[in-house]
Parts: sequence; C-alpha cells; structure tokens
Amino acid sequence: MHLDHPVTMPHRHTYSAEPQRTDGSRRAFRVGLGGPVGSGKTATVAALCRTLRDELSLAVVTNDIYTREDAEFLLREAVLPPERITAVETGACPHTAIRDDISANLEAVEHFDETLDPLDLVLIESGGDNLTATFSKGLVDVQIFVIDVSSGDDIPRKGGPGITTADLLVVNKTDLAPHVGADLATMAADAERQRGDLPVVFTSLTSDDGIREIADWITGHLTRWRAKAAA
Ligand SMILES: Nc1nc2c(ncn2[C@@H]2O[C@H](COP(=O)(O)OP(=O)(O)OP(=O)(O)O)[C@@H](O)[C@H]2O)c(=O)[nH]1
Repeated sequence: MHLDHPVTMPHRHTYSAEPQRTDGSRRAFRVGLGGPVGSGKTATVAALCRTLRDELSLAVVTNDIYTREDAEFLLREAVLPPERITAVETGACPHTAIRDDISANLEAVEHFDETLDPLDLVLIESGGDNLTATFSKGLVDVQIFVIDVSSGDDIPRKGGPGITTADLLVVNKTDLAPHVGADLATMAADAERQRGDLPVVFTSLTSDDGIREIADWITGHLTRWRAKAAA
C-alpha cells in the first residue's frame, strides 16, 4: 500500500516555479537524479560535484529510506564542504518524498537557498527506486534518470516514465558492457525510440567518462533558465 495520496499528505509549501524566492532574491536551479537501486546515482552526483564545484556554487540533498548512507559517502569523499550536503530520510517508498509529499526535500533546498548565498545549483538524489520513479515538477526544474548496463540491455526498451520522460537519460557502467554481454548500440537505439529528441548520455564512472557532457547539459539549462527569468 502506498501512503502517498495527496489528500492524506497535503503539501506544506506553496511551490513557485519562478527563479526568485518570495522575498525577490534568486533561488538555485534544482536538478533531480532518480533511477533504479545501484545504477550509479551517488557516483554520478559525486562526479558532477568534482566537475562543477570550481565553476558553480552547489549543494546536494540525498534521499535514503532509513539511513544517511549516500550523504555519508559524499562527505567521506569530500566532494563538497559538509555544510553543502544534507540527507532526507524518506522512511517510505523513495518516490513518495520526491513526487507526492515533497515537503522534506523542499525544506532542505530552501534551507540551502537561505544559508548558502549565492547558490547556483542543488542536486537532489532520489533513493533507489524502480522504472516508474519521477520527480514532482514542484521540486525540480529538470530531472536526470540514471540506469546501468548491468541490469540488462533491454531496460531502455521496457520504457517507463523515468526512461521516456526524464529530461536527460544516463546509461551508466558502460565499462561493464563486455562483461555482461550488453549491446550499447541496441540500448542507444531503444532509448532513441522511447525518447524521440530527448538526450541520452553514456557514462562510465570508473573513468568519469561522459560526466563533462552531463555537466555541460546542466550548465546549459541553468543559463537558459536564468536568461528566461531575466527577460
Ligand atoms: N563498474 C562500474 N561501477 C560503477 C559505476 N558507477 C557506479 N558504480 C558502482 O556501482 C555501485 C552502486 O553505485 P551507487 O552510486 O552507490 O548507486 P546508487 O544508484 O546511488 O545506489 P542506491 O542509492 O543504493 O540506489 C557502487 O559500488 C559504485 O562504485 C560505473 O560506471 N562502473
């Protein structure tokens, strides 16, 4: 049973998609990273922090069901100073906290907006879920869905909202393709069939392969979002 009905769990926040907060100051651009358990979401967040931290002011919110493991990993790796990493313990289906009752995540990002000024970017990592997990548009401006080749090269063909609608699809662990018999060309063709013009990036985080492409995609969106706000 899902305890995530919007009537039983009303939002405490009124979301504004505007780049300004209610006091007129600028809020940070919010990027959600979701995907199945173990696909490489935390590794992607860590690599993005290392790539972007010198050019942008950024922070990270992680979501785990009962632990703070992902945040602790990022702290251990020192990808950002500790005051820029926080954890939300969802205590329920991971997608509930990013899609249905987003209040704990909103509180976390708003706290960053208030305490880290100026702040350009917040990465929000979902707990590992299934192919249906997507973020509320009230929480993130764009979302990235991370799958990996070791879960089977038929995953893009199977579709699901994460694969078909995410603003960016990341296919991670390409280094494992030869070992698990995954055909990357088939994955690319299936992903294109499911997503049309929406972009796909192949990554291998053993060598940070593809991370610059994701970082550029994020900064491109951030620039356009700000320009739209200023127009
Ligand atoms: N070979 C290989 N291993 C990877 C790659 N990316 C991540 N891993 C490993 O895969 C495992 C899971 O990676 P995580 O980043 O923790 O995955 P996650 O999606 O955050 O996992 P959950 O938060 O538990 O859902 C770890 O042991 C990583 O070191 C990759 O590109 N290649």
